Amino acid sequence: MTPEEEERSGPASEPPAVEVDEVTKSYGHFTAVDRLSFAVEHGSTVGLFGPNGAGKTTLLRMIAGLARPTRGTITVDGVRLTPDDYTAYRTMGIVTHETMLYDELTARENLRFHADLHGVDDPTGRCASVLETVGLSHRGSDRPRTFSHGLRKRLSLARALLHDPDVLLLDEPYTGLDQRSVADLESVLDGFDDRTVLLTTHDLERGVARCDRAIVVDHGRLEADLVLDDGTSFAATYRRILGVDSESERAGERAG
Ligand SMILES: Nc1ncnc2c1ncn2[C@@H]1O[C@H](COP(=O)(O)OP(=O)(O)OP(=O)(O)O)[C@@H](O)[C@H]1O
Repeated sequence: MTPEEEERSGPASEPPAVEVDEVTKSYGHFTAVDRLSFAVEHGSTVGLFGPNGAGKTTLLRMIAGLARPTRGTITVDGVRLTPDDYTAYRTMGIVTHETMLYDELTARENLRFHADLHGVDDPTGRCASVLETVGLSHRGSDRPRTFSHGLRKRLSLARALLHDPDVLLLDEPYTGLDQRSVADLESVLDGFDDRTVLLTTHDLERGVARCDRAIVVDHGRLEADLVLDDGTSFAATYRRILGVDSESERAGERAG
């Protein structure tokens, strides 16, 4: 664009926090994610909803750089993800089924390892701070193999928060958490309200309460992209889109 054209078009608009453009992921002949496109604005909380096997985890893993799209592009704050350029990955944190924890290191050592990997300032102080955030200060010297599923998840969240990411990717954040852990997670997310959150969940009620927007995926394809302002209507819409005729969507299963 020439300077004159730039002047006419006004100030450049801010790129979305995350932009997924025609992204496909194939495993052999099977297509797990099929030409998905959407953009996530900065500061929004977007829920990815869909039945088991819809492609939600695959999509989050691609956004986090843990898997590569077969086709299409993913851009984070205007920076295209490529395997050789890690700039964009530094601005993201992910909590997924794989906790990315080393069982032979203590909780604190795990965090320290990741802090060093990310070049976090004041790593000792930052590790203590995120342990406190997730309520694990008293378990810092224990090894994660001695932790319950929920405690491992808390530590995984601490790891994801270490480098103060702009974008938090959460795969089934509520699964396996007791009520207190859910409340703690909610308060961490409440404190995160100027950041961007992209989460998957089968818990429609919690998802709707937390998210501004719902992206519904089935068979790897985008089925709906909805603003969430009324939980009841979303549940009904979700059932209609997926042809689910019972409460089974709470378990994320297709009826029949
Ligand atoms: N490494 C892989 N090799 C082959 N197929 C895979 C692989 N990873 C995922 N898939 C398939 O891709 C599809 C999408 O899986 P994915 O885990 O993304 O679904 P999901 O929407 O997260 O499901 P859930 O709600 O059960 O977590 C599934 O059919 C799954 O079996």
